[in-house]
Amino acid sequence: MAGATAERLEADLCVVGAGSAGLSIAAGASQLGARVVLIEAGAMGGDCLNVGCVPSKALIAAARAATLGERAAGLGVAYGPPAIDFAAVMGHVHRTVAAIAPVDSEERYSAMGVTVLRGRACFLDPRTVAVGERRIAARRFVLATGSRPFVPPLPGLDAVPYLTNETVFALEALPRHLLVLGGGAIGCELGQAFRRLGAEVSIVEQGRLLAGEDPELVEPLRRRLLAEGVALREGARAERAEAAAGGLRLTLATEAGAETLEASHLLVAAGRRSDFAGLGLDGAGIALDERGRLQLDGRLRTTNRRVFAAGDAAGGPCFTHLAGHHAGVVLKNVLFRLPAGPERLAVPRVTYAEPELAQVGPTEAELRAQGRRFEVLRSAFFENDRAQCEGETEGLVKVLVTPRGRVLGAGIAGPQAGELILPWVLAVKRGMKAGDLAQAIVPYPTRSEASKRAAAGYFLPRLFSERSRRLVRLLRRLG
Ligand SMILES: Cc1cc2nc3c(=O)[nH]c(=O)nc-3n(C[C@H](O)[C@H](O)[C@H](O)COP(=O)(O)OP(=O)(O)OC[C@H]3O[C@@H](n4cnc5c(N)ncnc54)[C@H](O)[C@@H]3O)c2cc1C
Ligand SMILES: NC(=O)c1ccc[n+]([C@@H]2O[C@H](COP(=O)([O-])OP(=O)(O)OC[C@H]3O[C@@H](n4cnc5c(N)ncnc54)[C@H](O)[C@@H]3O)[C@@H](O)[C@H]2O)c1
Repeated sequence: MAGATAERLEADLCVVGAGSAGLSIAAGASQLGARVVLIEAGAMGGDCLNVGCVPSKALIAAARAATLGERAAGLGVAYGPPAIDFAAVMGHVHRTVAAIAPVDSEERYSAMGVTVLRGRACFLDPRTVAVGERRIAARRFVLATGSRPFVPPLPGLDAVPYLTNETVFALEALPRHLLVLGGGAIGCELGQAFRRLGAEVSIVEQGRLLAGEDPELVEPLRRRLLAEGVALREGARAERAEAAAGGLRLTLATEAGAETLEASHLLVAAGRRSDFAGLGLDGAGIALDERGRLQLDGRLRTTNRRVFAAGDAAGGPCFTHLAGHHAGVVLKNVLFRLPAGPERLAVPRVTYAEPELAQVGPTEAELRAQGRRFEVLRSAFFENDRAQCEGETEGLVKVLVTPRGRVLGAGIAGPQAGELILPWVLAVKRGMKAGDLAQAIVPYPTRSEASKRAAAGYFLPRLFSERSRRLVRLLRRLG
């Protein structure tokens, strides 16, 4: 209940969380003339800017620079072994975050006309949120509260020091041996980066590396990680942690029995969870499902129809570009009263390890599980002239089409995969056919030719069929 001294604010829209989702919604709504209150308990910019995409990609860029000498050697240009100054690397990481931070800052949003409140928000009733002594009554609310690292309940884990994405970018010295718990996107990206910067790295994964991705596309990355000296322990489930001389020890359950692994540092990258405790959701009529996720309808509305969810808090895949897309959906619903729902088919994802991995639409295994009929088209970078010129020929473009040639999904493994996925995003979204891509004139020599070649693969068996040969024979007879 509002106290007697409470300051009361009225708004059209109250956004809780100033991460990728909340910031985009607040900016869009205020530019459309809405009165917006934006509440942030931590750092403006949320995970992506402070402890996610930005610092990880800055670290990956530094780690890649450490491999340039080796690449150049294959092209006949010799450098000495890299001299890595870890403090300077982290300096680059922090400068990158600082360079982007003004875009997400309180000052910028205040200048836009958004009322930015710093503090932890909590619903008092279905139409009021409290932040300290302030009470915000708004016509609509958005929960853009993001996600946190999931720390598995391993016996002993609370007694050993461990890193997560929230602390790893504050390291001041390179770990001697980094044990990464989890072979998902974070485990692969950061595991490879720390290895390249000189740490010994072990990745422990209970299933297989990047389990949701097509194994054929993951294989080039697995080979590269092994070649770079990352110790991969797939099919190994961490079950217990304890302190050991110089660090910690994990006990792993594997098919062959229990094993132990010691390291100086542990990075927990075992998935993400949204935590809605302390938000007063009960009193606001906002229900969670049995797994603790928000119950949402097809328009991102919670069970309180005035409250929407966006970004990681919506419980789907955790991507900044999806948070940005959610922002558009929420703005359409809230400001234009359009019954918009989020895109389900054409949400791309990229793992920024090397070789990079990009996917849009369902994978081959997902289509099989759905019982769909489809054809697989492939084009290996080994057959691509640009890849040959650059001496980086690993990976492929793999496309899944209906028997009539409509593009269902596409995956790419190889350099620049994330940059190459866009035409396939459009193809999946617009229901385009392989022929639409095969007919495009693509500059030579580019890696994009591999996409065109994969698309053209749909026509090859048809073009060189007995039927076509018969037609050519017939036309020849006609003179
Ligand atoms: C290491 C790492 C690398 C990543 N790399 C990529 C990448 O390359 N590409 C990509 O697309 N995605 C990447 N992601 C995922 C991406 O960071 C998230 O999907 C994105 O940040 C989600 O944005 P959000 O706005 O939903 O949540 P967040 O960015 O988590 O923002 C939520 C905000 O809400 C605030 N908050 C929570 N509760 C309250 C409350 N009660 N009151 C007030 N404020 C509150 C939090 O303090 C936080 O600032 C990465 C994630 C990690 C961890
Ligand atoms: N490039 C990107 O877009 C990018 C980069 C990083 C993170 N992200 C987002 O953040 C999410 C979280 O990343 P993540 O890598 O932490 O999670 P994840 O869910 O992708 O992978 C976690 C892995 O940890 C394993 N695991 C869990 N408990 C274990 C145990 N006890 N023993 C062994 N293995 C165990 C799981 O099997 C799983 O494969 C990603 O899925 C993605 O949505 C995106």
